[in-house]
Amino acid sequence: MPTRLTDYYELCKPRVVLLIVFTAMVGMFLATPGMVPIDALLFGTLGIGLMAASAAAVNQMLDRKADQRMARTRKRPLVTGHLDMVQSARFAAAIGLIGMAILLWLVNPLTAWLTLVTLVGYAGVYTVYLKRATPQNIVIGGAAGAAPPVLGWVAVTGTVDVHALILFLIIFIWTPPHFWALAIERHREYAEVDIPMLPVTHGLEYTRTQVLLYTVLLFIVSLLPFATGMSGPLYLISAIGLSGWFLIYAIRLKYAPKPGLAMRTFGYSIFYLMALFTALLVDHHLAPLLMREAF
Ligand code: HEM
Ligand SMILES: CC(C)=CCC/C(C)=C/CC/C(C)=C/COP(=O)(O)OP(=O)(O)O
Repeated sequence: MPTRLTDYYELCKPRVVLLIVFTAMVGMFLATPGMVPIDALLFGTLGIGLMAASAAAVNQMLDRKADQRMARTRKRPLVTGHLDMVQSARFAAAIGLIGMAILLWLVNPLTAWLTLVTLVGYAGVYTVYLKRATPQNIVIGGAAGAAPPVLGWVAVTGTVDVHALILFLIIFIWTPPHFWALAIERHREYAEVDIPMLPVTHGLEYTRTQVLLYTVLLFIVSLLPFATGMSGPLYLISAIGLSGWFLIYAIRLKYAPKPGLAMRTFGYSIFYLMALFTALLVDHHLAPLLMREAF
C-alpha cells in the first residue's frame, strides 16, 4: 500500500477496531435465533466499524503529544508527520459522518445515537478527561469499549436487551486486566508523560492484585451467558477453559512475576476475548445445526 493509505489505516487502530467490530457482530448473531437480516449485518457492521475508526483517529489527534514521548506510540502517523491535523480531522469527520448516516438511515436511529454516545465517550470523555484525571480512567472508559455488542444487538432488534448487557459486562470486566497487564510492562513510559495509570499511582504490586481480582470476577461473569440460558454447554466448557487459563496467568503475575509475563498476559487477554466471543457464536448458531445433522 502507498504510504498515505497505510497512514490513514494506522490512524484507525485497525486491530482494535477489528475486534470491536467482531464483538458487535456477535451481538447481532446472538440477538436472533435465525439468520441476522443481511442489511442489519452489512450496514450495522460498516457503520459501527467506521465510527469506531473515527473515534480512534480523534483519540490519536488529541493524544499526539503524549504519543510522541512513548516508544510504543512513536511511529503513529501524526507523530511521524506523515499526516497532519487537518488531514486527520477531515478523515475522522468523513468516516464518522458516513458511519452515522449509514446507521441512522440504513439500520435504525437508536443504534446510531448509542454509537455516537460511545464515540464521544471514548474520543471525548476518556481521551480528553478521564485518561489524565484518575487511575480508574480505563475502568470507567471501558464502558465505551464494552458497548459494541449492545450496539450490534440494537442494530438487529431495535431495543436493548438484558442479554446484550451481559455481553457488555463481560468486556467491561475484561478491560482492566487487559489494559493493566500492558500498563505494568509500560509503567515507566506512562509515568514520564504524567498519565496516572494504576501502576504509576499505586505501584506494580497493587496493580497485580487488581488484575487478579478482576480476573476472578471475569471468571464469574463469563459464566452468566450459560447461567441465564442464553448459551449452552459448548459455551460453558469454553468459558471455563478460557477464563481458567486467564486466572492462571493472573495468579502467576501476582505470586510469581517474571520478566515478560505481564506482556504475555496482555497478549492472552486479546486471544481470550476473541475466543470467548467465537465460542458464544459457535454455541448459538453452529452447535444447534450440528446437533440437528447428527440426530
Ligand atoms: C478503555 C479500554 C481499553 C484500553 C485503555 C485499552 C488499551 C490498549 C492499549 C494501550 C493497547 C496497545 C498495546 C500496544 O500498542 O502494544 C491495546 C491493544 C489492543 N486492544 Fe485494547 N484497550 C481497551 C479496550 C479494548 C477493547 C474494547 C478491545 C476490543 C474489543 C481492545 C482490543 C485490543 C487489541 C486487539 C489490541 C492489539 C492491537 C495491536 O496489536 O495493535 N481493547 N489496548
Ligand atoms: C463503536 C465505537 C464508537 C467504539 C469506540 C470505542 C473504542 C475505539 C475503544 C478503543 C479502546 C482503546 C484502544 C483504548 C486505548 O486508548 P488509549 O488512548 O489509552 O491507548 P493508546 O495509548 O494506545 O492510544
